[in-house]
Amino acid sequence: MAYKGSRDRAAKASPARRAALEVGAIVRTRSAYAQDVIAKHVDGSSLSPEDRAFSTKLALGVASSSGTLDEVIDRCLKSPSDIKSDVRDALRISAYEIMFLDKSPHAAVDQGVELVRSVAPKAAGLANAVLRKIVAAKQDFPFGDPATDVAALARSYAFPEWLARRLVADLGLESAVAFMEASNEPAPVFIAVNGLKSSDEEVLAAFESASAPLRAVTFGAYAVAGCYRLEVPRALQGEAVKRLFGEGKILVSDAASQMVAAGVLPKGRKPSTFLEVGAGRATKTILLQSNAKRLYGSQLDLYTLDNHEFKTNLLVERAQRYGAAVARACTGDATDLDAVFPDRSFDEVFIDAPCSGLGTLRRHPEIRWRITEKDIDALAETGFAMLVSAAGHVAQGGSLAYATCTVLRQENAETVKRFLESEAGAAFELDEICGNRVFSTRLGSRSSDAHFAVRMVRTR
Ligand SMILES: C[S@@+](CC[C@H](N)C(=O)[O-])C[C@H]1O[C@@H](n2cnc3c(N)ncnc32)[C@H](O)[C@@H]1O
Repeated sequence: MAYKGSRDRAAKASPARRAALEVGAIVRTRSAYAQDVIAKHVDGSSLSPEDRAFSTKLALGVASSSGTLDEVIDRCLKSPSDIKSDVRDALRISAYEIMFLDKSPHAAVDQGVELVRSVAPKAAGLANAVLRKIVAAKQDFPFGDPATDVAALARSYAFPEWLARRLVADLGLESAVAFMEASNEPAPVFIAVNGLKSSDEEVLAAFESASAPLRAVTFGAYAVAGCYRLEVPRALQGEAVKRLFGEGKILVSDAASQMVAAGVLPKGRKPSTFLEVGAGRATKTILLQSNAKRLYGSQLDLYTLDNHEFKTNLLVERAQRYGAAVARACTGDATDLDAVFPDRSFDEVFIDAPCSGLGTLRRHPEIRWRITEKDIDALAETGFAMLVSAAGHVAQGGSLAYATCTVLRQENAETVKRFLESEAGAAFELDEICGNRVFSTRLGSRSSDAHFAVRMVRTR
């Protein structure tokens, strides 16, 4: 038989696959991000560098394609609902290898059988039969013509059909395909030099000495101050580079995030007070202050707000470590700013809005299978409510900035348009950001993530 999956052929599943199985199970049971679980369970493991790389590839691949893999697996099962979750986790790994990696199907089937055996010994026979059917089904994948059938197009890039339809409607077919393709590529690593604690010269020299030169990042004519692409990601493990992290001199942050943090700062005038809404764990807080120091020579009088207390606590700790001053770190609901800051306005309010995060799929591949159309409606509604609530807290002549890391129109341009057409938004006009009326980046090979941002000035 072609794919025996017997104990004599493969005594045990390989360490890389077992690690990927563990990651998949944790991601599923705890609704965790695969990247975070990999950082904890794979990066710090005793696996060889090759096994770590393969395990990471499998774990991220399965996270990004789980829905499509389940559809394929279910097509090959008599009663899909009878399959236990841990058996499905193991089948997904082999199905991913068979459907999306150019690997030998023999090895994938044998290893898949052993993986299933490791969690449910009695299911090994079933695994063998299912995986062999999957090898046969690959011939017909994506079960339709992607040129004429959106469901097949979605399957071929491992996207949910509703999302592929939405992307095609919002971006146009060509850009939607480019977006889906780029979303399945590895994410580049970008470094931000913390201008509060270091200089570009010091950081460049440290990476140079680690034989990992940094490349300055530009968006069109715009150079992003202190933003560099790391061409050799393993340099992050070097001692000199670890020291820079330990001393708060650099942080990892996507280039578009860095561009937004620079772009929301008004040129030529330092805001007297600045409120950052949706401040999370302080990444933009640090970038904002680092950019303020570069641009104005001193930090902002910065207030932050998030609705999660644990994030506010982390923000305070992290901002301190990176030397970023925070006048007051608040926890509260940004859709009701009157309750958090009664009778108080700011020279600038920046909303880093909660969004679907679809522009970051290379880093958080599982998002596409977790997010629903209802979530998109709710997120757009929250973004709009935050804008309306913030409008009353922007001083005359001050500005209101709004940013997301998604590409969907409903969360981006439509929310901003709805705000500008509302009673609260009538006092605002779009102003320039990063040389344009709207800042938006698209995914491409080695590009930044896809972000969106606008800045509006209060004219009356
Ligand atoms: C895009 S994330 C922020 C990322 C963060 N600025 C950073 O740079 O790491 C959006 C943040 O908005 C917060 N958030 C969501 N709903 C909120 C609300 N109603 N009021 C205040 N913050 C909210 C979330 O907790 C989340 O931290």
